[in-house]
Amino acid sequence: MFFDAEKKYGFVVITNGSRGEEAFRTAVNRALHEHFIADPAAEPAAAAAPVVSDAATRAEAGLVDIRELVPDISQSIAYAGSDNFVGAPVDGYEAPRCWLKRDAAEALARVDAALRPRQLRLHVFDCYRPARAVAHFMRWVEDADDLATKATHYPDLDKPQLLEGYIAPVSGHSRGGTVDLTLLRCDADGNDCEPLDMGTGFDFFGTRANTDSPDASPGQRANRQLLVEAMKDGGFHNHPMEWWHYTFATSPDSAPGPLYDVPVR
Ligand SMILES: C[C@@H](N)C(=O)N[C@H](C)C(=O)O
Ligand SMILES: [Zn+2]
Repeated sequence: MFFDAEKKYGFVVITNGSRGEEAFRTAVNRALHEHFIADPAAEPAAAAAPVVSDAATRAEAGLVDIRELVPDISQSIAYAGSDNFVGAPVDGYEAPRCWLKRDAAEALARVDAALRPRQLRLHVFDCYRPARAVAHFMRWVEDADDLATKATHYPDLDKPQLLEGYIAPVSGHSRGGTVDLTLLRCDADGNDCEPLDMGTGFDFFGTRANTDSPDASPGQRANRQLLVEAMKDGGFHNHPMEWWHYTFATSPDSAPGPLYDVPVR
């Protein structure tokens, strides 16, 4: 459901909750959101209706577990547990794993390898996100009574505002080429790693999370830029509203692939 209070219109898409109808609902919400609410200039390539693949397994979707490439990558997959903005395990996350399309996974492995000699490492929060997880996010946004995580995750915004760039009704994560992550600094042996201070926690939705936020301290901005540069060298570009969100792109005009709805297990 979306409602634009200023322009005084809204719309609701009701489904029976089945996978097919939820995917349709996600696509309709995306199209309506982009047409009526989002700034079309912000995401010009997103006008076409997204396609949900009928792949039923990780292999069919061409997704690989990052731990096949980097067995000791640091990760805490937030949506597989309850410590996230929904406050509960999210649909489609049956195990805390990071799956990505092979090209993105290989690029991420190269970024992590390039950081290690500098006593830095990546720490991953989310990778491929099943379409049903995004549908869960949308139901959570629409539930105006559930404010359990507001103080921690969106103290300065109302839930509908989260759809204005902080939570996507159709997410690049569902295409398998997007990752949420931060940086760790480790000792000379690669142990005792600590997260760098980025100024907010993961999934803090508000302007302080914007990568170039003037409210971040010089040290926090420098840490964010360290991540931007490391990821850029690997072919990933940052979403300017969230310092942790990166999408892999081989070329700026490459066609986006389909969405996937294979559960992470
Ligand atoms: C929800 C947050 N972690 C995120 O990934 N936001 C972007 C905009 C998305 O949902 O794709
Ligand atoms: Zn993200």
